Amino acid sequence: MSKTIIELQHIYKKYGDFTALNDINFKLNQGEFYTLLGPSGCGKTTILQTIAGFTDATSGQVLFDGQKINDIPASKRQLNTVFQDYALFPNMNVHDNVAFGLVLHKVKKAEIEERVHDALKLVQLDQYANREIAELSGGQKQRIAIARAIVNRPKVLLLDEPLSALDAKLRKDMQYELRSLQQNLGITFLFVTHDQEEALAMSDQIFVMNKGQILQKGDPVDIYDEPINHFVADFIGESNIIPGHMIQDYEVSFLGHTFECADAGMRPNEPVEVVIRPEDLVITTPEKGKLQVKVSTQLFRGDYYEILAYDNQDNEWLIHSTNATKDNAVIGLTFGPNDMHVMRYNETEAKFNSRLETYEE
Ligand SMILES: Nc1ncnc2c1ncn2[C@@H]1O[C@H](COP(=O)(O)OP(=O)(O)OP(=O)(O)O)[C@@H](O)[C@H]1O
Repeated sequence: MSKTIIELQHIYKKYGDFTALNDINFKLNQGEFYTLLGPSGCGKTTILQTIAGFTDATSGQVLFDGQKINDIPASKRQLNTVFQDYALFPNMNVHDNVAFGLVLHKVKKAEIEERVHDALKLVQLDQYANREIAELSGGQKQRIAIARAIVNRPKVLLLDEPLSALDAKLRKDMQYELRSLQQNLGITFLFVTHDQEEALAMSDQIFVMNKGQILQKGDPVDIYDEPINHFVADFIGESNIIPGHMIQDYEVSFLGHTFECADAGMRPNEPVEVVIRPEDLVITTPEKGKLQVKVSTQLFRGDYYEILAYDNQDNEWLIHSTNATKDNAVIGLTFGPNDMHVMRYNETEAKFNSRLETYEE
């Protein structure tokens, strides 16, 4: 098991009556890529700022390498932050921006030159040392901000929506670059985004947040396939979420039919919600379908059609299909036991008990 480098224990942050962070607990291991994912205002930046030392928690402990660091100033913490707006110094060239922290720490000139060169090489901008910041593209500025952070050789890099200012294509390229940079450097990344695709693509572990709490922690496949509640299922990718009830282990009922499923451990008759991802539904004839739905509209998405349909109880169904269908057509849908994920209904509002994190190994 890798070593824990950062640990948050019972972190609360209050602004007057408003609770921005509500009992945050987690551990970050050395060398892994973690993402805080959640909607705007859920507290992601506040967590980064608490770890970085730019804001004080109202209560709770921040540990770095096993030592409490709540009272250690930001500049003395062995971590660096990459901000959304890059925060580069516009009046200094690329070299001086990257060298800034080293000069401040009075590192010897020869070492500064070597480390700046290495950092720029890592972000593939070693030819740009003498460029002015104004002469760089958005993606290049982003890389310089990363070079400036990694030149200090931090054990942990905090990244606050670092790709949000980039266009879609560049953003994708940078996702690959950041991921491989993290793997090459072997340092811990804590990355903030509200973009679920970005989180799924890049992370070893994701913390899904809402309203100042961590609702679920897991690797991207777990989070996608086994969302703990309605919020997570809805937030992570597109899903059909249908109310129903459990008959017994491995048997669930919804829309008046009983289906074999892969879930167990709930009470007979317990109200549940069933999640089926749009790409797991297969269109067939109405007679062969396990369910019948009526097509409302469809959109061509390039490599698939996104079809919107309704069942006879007016539940909305989203279906991804490589074949087009016709508006107003009645179609059949099939799906297997493993294409359904059954969630307890009363967990809809429940949160992942992040307190358990503290004791988890
Ligand atoms: N100085 C402050 N005073 C009062 N409320 C604040 C302050 N800073 C943050 N908040 C509130 O705390 C909550 C969490 O803010 P935070 O910036 O951490 O959210 P976020 O998840 O990073 O959002 P975004 O994705 O929009 O950046 C928000 O509701 C915000 O309005």
